[in-house]
Amino acid sequence: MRSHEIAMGQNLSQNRPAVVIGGNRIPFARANGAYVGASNQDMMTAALDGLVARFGLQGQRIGAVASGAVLKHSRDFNLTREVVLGSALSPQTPAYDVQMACATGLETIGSLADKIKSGQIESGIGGGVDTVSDAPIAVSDDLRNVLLAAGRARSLKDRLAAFAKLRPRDLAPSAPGTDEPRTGLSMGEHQALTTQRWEITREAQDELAAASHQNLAAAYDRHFFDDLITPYRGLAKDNNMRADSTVAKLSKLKPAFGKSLGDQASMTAGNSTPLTDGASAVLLGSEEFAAEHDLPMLANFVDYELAAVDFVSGEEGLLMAPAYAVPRMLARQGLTLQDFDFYEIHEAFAGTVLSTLKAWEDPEFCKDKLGLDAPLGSIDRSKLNVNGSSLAAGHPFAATGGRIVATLAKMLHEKGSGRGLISVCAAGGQGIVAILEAR
Ligand SMILES: CC(=O)SCCNC(=O)CCNC(=O)[C@H](O)C(C)(C)COP(=O)(O)OP(=O)(O)OC[C@H]1O[C@@H](n2cnc3c(N)ncnc32)[C@H](O)[C@@H]1OP(=O)(O)O
Repeated sequence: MRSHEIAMGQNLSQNRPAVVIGGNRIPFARANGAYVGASNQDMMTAALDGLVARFGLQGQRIGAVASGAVLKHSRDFNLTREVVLGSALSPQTPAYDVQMACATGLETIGSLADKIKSGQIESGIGGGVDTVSDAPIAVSDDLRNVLLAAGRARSLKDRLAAFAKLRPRDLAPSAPGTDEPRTGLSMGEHQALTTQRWEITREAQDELAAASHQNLAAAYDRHFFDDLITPYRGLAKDNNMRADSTVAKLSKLKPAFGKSLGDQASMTAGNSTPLTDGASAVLLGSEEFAAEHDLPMLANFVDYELAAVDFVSGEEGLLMAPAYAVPRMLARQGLTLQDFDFYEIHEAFAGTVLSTLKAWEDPEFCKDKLGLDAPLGSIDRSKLNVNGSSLAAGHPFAATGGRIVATLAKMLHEKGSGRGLISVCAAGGQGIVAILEAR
């Protein structure tokens, strides 16, 4: 009998490996394009079912499935459970949502890895989804109060009295944006300040963006994504990708953020992630689960760490939390920043990646902010986002963590040795980082 359940008497405090078996995503699509009409549920189910089909898990009960969406309709109170019920997995598979903005996908995978390491579950699927094209539009507080009062009314007279309180301006809808609620600044505007603080040039940002497109296109050309992506709604590739992207072309774009900085404004539509729709899913398991199901073991999910910064007071940049999380994780693992064969640093904006790298090289920042005797130092840039990242692929907020883990696990498996570092910044001044090791 195949059992995904914990064996009787198994030691729950064990620290066995959590193995990345493989991942699947749908191609990422620029918002308000190819995936208009698809909901979070539709897209996440497509990513999950693609994964289930790839690894022959139809009808199987998985230990837990976790995902989430940053932009979520109120009807999707447990989106992931609805996705599981609509998928080919056994309906006896427990499922839950996580909400940590752009850190969501990696947090689901990290928390499932912990459950596997402790012996609580044998298998787990993590990931995430987002669609800007199907963003929830909320009604105003006043309209909501009227609707709630009308719903409670016991007579037609009371209902009409509730509606009589409505004023035309109450009918204005409220659409979600990328503004931080506590500062009113968009993530792009926040990053523009950080980009200026770290004196990141326009050229350096455009170089990173061009490399992201070229690396992603090269990865498609060598069929790297053939077993990582399931075509969806007529798309076979991320449609934000521009294989012909060059610094010269990018240098012509007008600033999109930091306009108050005048000549200093350097962030454009080309070196910022586009608003994107998409979904991803990653299968994790114990070694026993993988062996029992004859599944590949690509990489161990070694460790992960969270950090948060005080961006509200202006003490730190909104998207700088990974700069703090990485040294804590390195210290725990007895590693240095240079002990990695690959670096997967989420390209929220080119300026985010470059500010983070510069902070790690800066003696003052490393001493004063990170409490280190010496700077973390530089990384070998030829190991950074070698198969493209969010600037080219796009960034459907909660889906990015799954894209990165699946990509890095495959890269490590192809290499056959070594380890990779993941760094993902998130709204709310949070960040999540992780280490994967080849098997
Ligand atoms: C934790 C985190 O991850 S934080 C990040 C969260 N994400 C965000 O905040 C999203 C940020 N991005 C955005 O808000 C939007 O994409 C913006 C504001 C930057 C740009 O929006 P838009 O102006 O609608 O972008 P659009 O796609 O039209 O591009 C503008 C122009 O740049 C051009 N362009 C964009 N990318 C490229 C490129 N790589 N190469 C050449 N040209 C490009 C477009 O073709 C377009 O040109 P056109 O005006 O001649 O048609």
